[in-house]
Amino acid sequence: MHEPDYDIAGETAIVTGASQGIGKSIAETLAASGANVAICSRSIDRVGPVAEDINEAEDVPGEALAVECNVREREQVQSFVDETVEAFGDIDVLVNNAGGEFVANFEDISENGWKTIVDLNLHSTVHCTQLAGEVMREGDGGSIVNLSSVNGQHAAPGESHYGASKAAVIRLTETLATEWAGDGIRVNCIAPGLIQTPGVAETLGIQSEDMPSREKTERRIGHAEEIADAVQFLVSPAASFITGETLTAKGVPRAGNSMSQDLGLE
Ligand SMILES: CCCCCCCCCCC/C=C/C(=O)SCCNC(=O)CCNC(=O)[C@H](O)C(C)(C)COP(=O)(O)OP(=O)(O)OC[C@H]1O[C@@H](n2cnc3c(N)ncnc32)[C@H](O)[C@@H]1OP(=O)(O)O
Ligand SMILES: NC(=O)C1=CN([C@@H]2O[C@H](COP(=O)(O)OP(=O)(O)OC[C@H]3O[C@@H](n4cnc5c(N)ncnc54)[C@H](OP(=O)(O)O)[C@@H]3O)[C@@H](O)[C@H]2O)C=CC1
Repeated sequence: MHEPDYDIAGETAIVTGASQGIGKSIAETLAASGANVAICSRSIDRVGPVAEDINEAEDVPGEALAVECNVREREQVQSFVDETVEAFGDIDVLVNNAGGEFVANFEDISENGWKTIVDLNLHSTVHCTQLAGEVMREGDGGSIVNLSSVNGQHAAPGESHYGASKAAVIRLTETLATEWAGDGIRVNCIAPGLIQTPGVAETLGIQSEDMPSREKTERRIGHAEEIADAVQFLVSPAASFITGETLTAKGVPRAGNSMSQDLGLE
């Protein structure tokens, strides 16, 4: 009888932007599956405790290494990659999670504002993928997962810069899947809908103290763990024939209405 293989024990995974939110949950999930995780954020004071918690948890087999790294800075990404290889010997998985936005109409976005968001979401993914990808290509290959967004798939007001950067991440994913298939590297993407995270609370002002349970599949805000579970699947042997794809994780939309109305945001 065939059983799906979700095992990534002993592999090394880089997760960017893991001091909170979706990235933190991805790091915890992969470590719980036995992967060694190298995690970063712009502040070691913020990402360090996430690694400490993973390393101190008796039921988590994976080890964690925390590194201060601004993924917008290519030299810092190179140091992060080097430290990861030094600590764990190789890189098998890369999750390009760090990202963000502010909501503003196109005419109100300055040149620097536009560049800031494209840098954060697209160019950081390029830096990490080229530099970690070099190690993966010289090694045994591996798996890359990029965090896009439903805003990279569909238009929404106030999201021109963010939507353009996340749409580019999807096309980059598709292209790299074709270029690096021969190196044994799968490249996939996840497009989350609205997920409750500290970043969303800050950016969109949404606080959900009473989060609906995961059993509820009708319209609701998602949990960070639901994105982490999708990442775990995509990087596992169970997804060995899946590359160049974007997995949308947004629950069940209500037809013919805007997402914001569905979510009670307007
Ligand atoms: C129809 C509606 C649909 C709703 C439902 C949608 C469904 C799901 C979609 C969910 C979307 C969520 C996406 C997320 O990614 S949320 C979680 C991510 N976390 C964050 O976004 C963190 C919060 N943001 C920030 O920390 C910062 O804003 C950011 C990192 C993005 C930039 O910080 P940084 O310090 O690097 O930059 P500066 O503050 O120095 O600013 C740089 C330039 O940008 C201009 N700027 C900044 N904010 C604004 C603004 N609100 N409006 C206009 N311009 C802004 C700033 O002025 C600087 O430019 P100038 O130098 O020219 O002044
Ligand atoms: N939450 C949502 O509804 C959705 C999120 N997404 C995407 O998912 C990803 C994670 O989002 P979410 O968890 O909500 O975000 P949060 O804002 O909650 O967390 C962002 C994380 O990224 C880190 N980070 C931000 N900028 C940098 C940087 N330049 N270098 C390194 N680390 C950085 C932050 O750490 P620190 O501040 O310590 O540097 C933090 O750990 C993003 O790419 C986002 O666009 C997509 C669709 C929906």
